Amino acid sequence: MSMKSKPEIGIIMGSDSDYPVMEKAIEVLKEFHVSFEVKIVSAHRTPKRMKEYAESAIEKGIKVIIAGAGGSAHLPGMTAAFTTLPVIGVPVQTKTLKGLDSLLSIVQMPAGVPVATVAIDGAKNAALLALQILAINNKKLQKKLVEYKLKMENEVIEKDKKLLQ
Ligand SMILES: Nc1c(C(=O)O)ncn1[C@@H]1O[C@H](COP(=O)(O)O)[C@@H](O)[C@H]1O
Repeated sequence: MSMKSKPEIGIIMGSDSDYPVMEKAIEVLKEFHVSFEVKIVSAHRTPKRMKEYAESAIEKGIKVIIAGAGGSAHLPGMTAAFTTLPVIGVPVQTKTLKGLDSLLSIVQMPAGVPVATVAIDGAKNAALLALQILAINNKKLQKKLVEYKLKMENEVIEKDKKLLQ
């Protein structure tokens, strides 16, 4: 399984409560047979572990980090502060503020430390974006992404046909 080989994508999340959202990224990476690792890391609760993770990710062979967090979501930004790897932030929906808090925390990074922010609960797109970054130097993956888009297009055309029936 993809998780066993040397990970190319690192998925981190602030809490196990983020897992149902972040699972959508895992599903996509499995579908594409790209190796990844999953860890719970928190800028607030495990700051040393977060720094270690971010600083050692490149040496481990990780090429893109997907970081999901909710509420005061500092994890993606703080991870980006400690690495030059691209970091994709997933704002996780919250009960109190519906994830607007997470979104604004992740998206409003100061100039100099970018985080590519996807939609609230947009873990699926985070995985696809990570794959597109990897595909820059990977023709096989590029081909798979083209096939993915074609499949999506055909599904929409099928839905359109059904609607007209
Ligand atoms: N936003 C962060 C960070 C961080 O950014 O470092 N660490 C945990 N959390 C978030 O707190 C929420 C509630 O966590 P619990 O369910 O564990 O109380 C989660 O969405 C998590 O991502």
